[in-house]
Amino acid sequence: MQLSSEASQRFARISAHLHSPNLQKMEESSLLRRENCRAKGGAPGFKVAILGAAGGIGQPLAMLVKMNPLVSVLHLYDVVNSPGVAADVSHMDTGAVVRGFLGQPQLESALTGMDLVIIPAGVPRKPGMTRDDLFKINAGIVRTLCEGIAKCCPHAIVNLISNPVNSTVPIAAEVFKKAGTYDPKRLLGVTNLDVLRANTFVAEVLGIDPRDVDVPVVGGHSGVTILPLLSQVKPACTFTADEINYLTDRIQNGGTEVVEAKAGAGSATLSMAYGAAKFADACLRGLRGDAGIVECSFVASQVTELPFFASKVRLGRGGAEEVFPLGPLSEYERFGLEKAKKELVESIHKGISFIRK
Ligand SMILES: NC(=O)C1=CN([C@@H]2O[C@H](COP(=O)(O)OP(=O)(O)OC[C@H]3O[C@@H](n4cnc5c(N)ncnc54)[C@H](O)[C@@H]3O)[C@@H](O)[C@H]2O)C=CC1
Ligand SMILES: O=C([O-])CC(=O)C(=O)O
Repeated sequence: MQLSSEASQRFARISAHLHSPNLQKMEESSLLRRENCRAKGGAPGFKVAILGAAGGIGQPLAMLVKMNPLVSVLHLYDVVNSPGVAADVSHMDTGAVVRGFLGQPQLESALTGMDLVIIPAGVPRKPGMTRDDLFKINAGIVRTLCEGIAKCCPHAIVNLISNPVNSTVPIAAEVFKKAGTYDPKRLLGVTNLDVLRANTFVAEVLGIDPRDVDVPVVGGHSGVTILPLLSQVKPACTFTADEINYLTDRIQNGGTEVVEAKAGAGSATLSMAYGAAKFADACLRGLRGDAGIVECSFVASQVTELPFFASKVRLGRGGAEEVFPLGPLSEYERFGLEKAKKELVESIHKGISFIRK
């Protein structure tokens, strides 16, 4: 092949550069390290931490949050295996910069500067257990993690997944009150898996696409405290008494259905990761200032006489900026509400006194 004289001069210059002793030395010693790369993770976006990131929920949730274009930094914290999960997720070619943090000594670094903290840390149920049976272990885990949040990112929005949610949210609130950082709007119990299940099961009964269905689910996140409002389903529809009994029972026991099917290998992880990722995205869009974002969540509430209750909330820059009332209930739902409140009051009290005692 013939080169023009200009091209051959350029080729000679490049060739000389490539064979220069300096470049050869650099190649041999591989001086460039990741920490010296030019990327500093300073892209616009939100900083999100997942605590319990190596678990059954934490891992798929880490993957889904890494795919969210609103996220610029993703911190993955756990007491085991988080460096591996972080290395794995960090190779996805999406915008968020991923860092792993392992064990209590790294909790503060994991939390500092975060806008949103998602907590799926703690033990899951096995067949025969109630969510309340998890209280003994998970209450202490949630307390420690929330103490870290109060210290390192007191203004972060907190999405609390760890069970029993009906008690862990009151625990978190008490920890934040003690630290003087409590903002009720910023503490949200994640109950939207109940909504996803309700949408799915109702769609199955009606023979329509679940994406077209919206079922408000209020109360709490355990057994009879999970109260689907089938009289308020969108699109507007009616159910037979049989269908109402079937749907209410299936939605209230959706978690147990998964626990039994997994036969000792844990509880819902993939559907929960999907739900938590959707909920986190809604919180981030709220933080960004998007209008009209409404989700069900277990929050500080004046909708009933109880201090915490799950209902529809409007998400905004401050978190749950508006808590919506329940709206008109059927007689069946009014009866269900009384049952839900009876159990909820005990669970809330248990959480509060765990910190106050
Ligand atoms: N709110 C909801 O709708 C749902 C809640 N859950 C709850 O989520 C929790 C987690 O479930 P899975 O991920 O399936 O459990 P898992 O056992 O697979 O994972 C939990 C992770 O938490 C970590 N962990 C334990 N102590 C920790 C600490 N002090 N700090 C940080 N991480 C810690 C563990 O090392 C583990 O990686 C359970 O309590 C479960 O009941 C599960 C499904 C739905
Ligand atoms: O049932 C469980 O233990 C986990 C959970 O909260 C759910 O799947 O709704």
